[in-house]
Amino acid sequence: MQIPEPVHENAAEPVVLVVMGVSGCGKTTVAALLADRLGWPFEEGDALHPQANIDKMAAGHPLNDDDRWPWLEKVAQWVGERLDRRENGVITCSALKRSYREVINRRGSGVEFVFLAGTQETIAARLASRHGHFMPPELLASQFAALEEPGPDEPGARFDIGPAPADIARNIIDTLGLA
Ligand SMILES: Nc1ncnc2c1ncn2[C@@H]1O[C@H](COP(=O)(O)OP(=O)(O)O)[C@@H](O)[C@H]1O
Ligand SMILES: O=C(O)[C@H](O)[C@@H](O)[C@H](O)[C@H](O)COP(=O)(O)O
Repeated sequence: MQIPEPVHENAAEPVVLVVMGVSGCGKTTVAALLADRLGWPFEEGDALHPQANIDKMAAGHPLNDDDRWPWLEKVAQWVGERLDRRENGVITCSALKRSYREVINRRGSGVEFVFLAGTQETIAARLASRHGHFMPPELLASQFAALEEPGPDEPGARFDIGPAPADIARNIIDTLGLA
């Protein structure tokens, strides 16, 4: 991915971080820390799903593109509203495919994708001990099948999910020049 120049330090231009990756990679955990540290508004992308999507995933069925488009539009709308108001923000969204990220970053500036990368084995182990979430761990393989890792031409950077969440958040802030 294209690591941005440290334009965000004292920058006048707002930025919205889209914390992305497969189910269980740590989006909610890391994004909440980022929002807290930066003092930026936070949105949980899962909360923007139509109920039918939640019900489908909870029943053990992966979403298809048609299920995802209305949800991605809502994510894009949240991002667009922040940028229109010249506010920063942090939102979680799996954003698994390039075409989905193109919808979210429709205007072509102001968005940085924070890709949380880990192996299926590591994430499966974390999901096995996560409780009270609608997403069944059995859907993880379908998430990896759908995942198109961000390319070098896409804005943002990739972060390994091995370290503790606080260390990942600090690394993101340092790498993207958000301090
Ligand atoms: N860096 C990390 N190290 C260890 N466990 C983590 C880390 N990040 C998240 N977790 C744990 O992994 C599980 C999945 O994290 P979560 O934030 O819910 O992922 P996502 O929002 O991507 O589905 C949770 O139980 C969370 O506490
Ligand atoms: O596009 C999808 O298939 C889903 O949106 C999925 O990628 C998303 O991750 C779920 O909302 C599960 O929620 P967690 O990512 O929080 O497990």
